[in-house]
Amino acid sequence: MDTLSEQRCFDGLQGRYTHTSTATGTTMNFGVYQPPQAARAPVAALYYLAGLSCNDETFMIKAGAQRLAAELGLMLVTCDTSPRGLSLPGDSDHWDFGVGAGFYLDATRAPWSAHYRMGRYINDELPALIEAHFPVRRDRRGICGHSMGGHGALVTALRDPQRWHSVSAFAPVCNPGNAPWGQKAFGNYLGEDRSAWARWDAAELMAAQAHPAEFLVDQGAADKFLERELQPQALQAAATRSGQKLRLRMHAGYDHSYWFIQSFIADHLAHHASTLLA
Ligand SMILES: N[C@@H](CCC(=O)N[C@@H](CSC=O)C(=O)NCC(=O)O)C(=O)O
Repeated sequence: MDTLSEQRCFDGLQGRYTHTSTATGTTMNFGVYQPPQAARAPVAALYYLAGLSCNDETFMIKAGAQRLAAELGLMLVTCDTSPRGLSLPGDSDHWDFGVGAGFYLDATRAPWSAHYRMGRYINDELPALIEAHFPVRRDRRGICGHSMGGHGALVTALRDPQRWHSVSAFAPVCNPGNAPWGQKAFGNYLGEDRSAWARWDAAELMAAQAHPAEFLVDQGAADKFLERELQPQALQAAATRSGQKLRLRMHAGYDHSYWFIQSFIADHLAHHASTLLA
């Protein structure tokens, strides 16, 4: 692991780092905000997954989360949205597929299957790396994300509920098997077998099995992607079916941007703190 940058922030430390990932076979950058409390004892970590066309820096720069993370004593961890630098055929032709659009799953279809293994990267490799190099508790992990990354957070927690103790999402893609972004990604990364899609689809996973924690999901009612791509009603229906505790909040006038995330990030950090710091 190498350090790209480190800066003082709210008496803690904002860092950007790089390492070679065994999951993706590429260099991956990630961000860590260490709150001041981490200088004294291990703290709980909240992982954040960004959306399409973003990278490991987007949330750290735009969400305004560090001040409250410093108050609460939460470490923040961000990662990239896909492997980079591969030049696979078609990986940079569209902003919603390939580079910047890994969908946090493990691809099974060539050529993606050799590198687009973001599922195991997020669930296994990145936490192991963080826990080996930073003062962080191994028994308290939260996960949050936005849009494609909101979906990634829901799916990661639903697939491995013992590992992820608190969960939230901003404007997540809820049922990618029934939405254009998801169909494009799943068709290319996983092939045409819909039963394989269901193992990476938040609504399908939630309908089958509830996670023990209550999920917080915020959605802007003026989000241009709401009806076509995000479909929160599918998540609500899945929660009703399995008994998943779900606090789904619609916010009049808010769009899909980081202005929306910035407006509600405090609620999300408090939501995670209520479980991770209990
Ligand atoms: N380039 C696209 C817009 C891309 C976009 O809106 N990305 C979202 C995530 S979308 C779902 O995963 C995002 O978070 N962007 C970063 C930001 O700062 O807003 C287009 O042309 O529409």
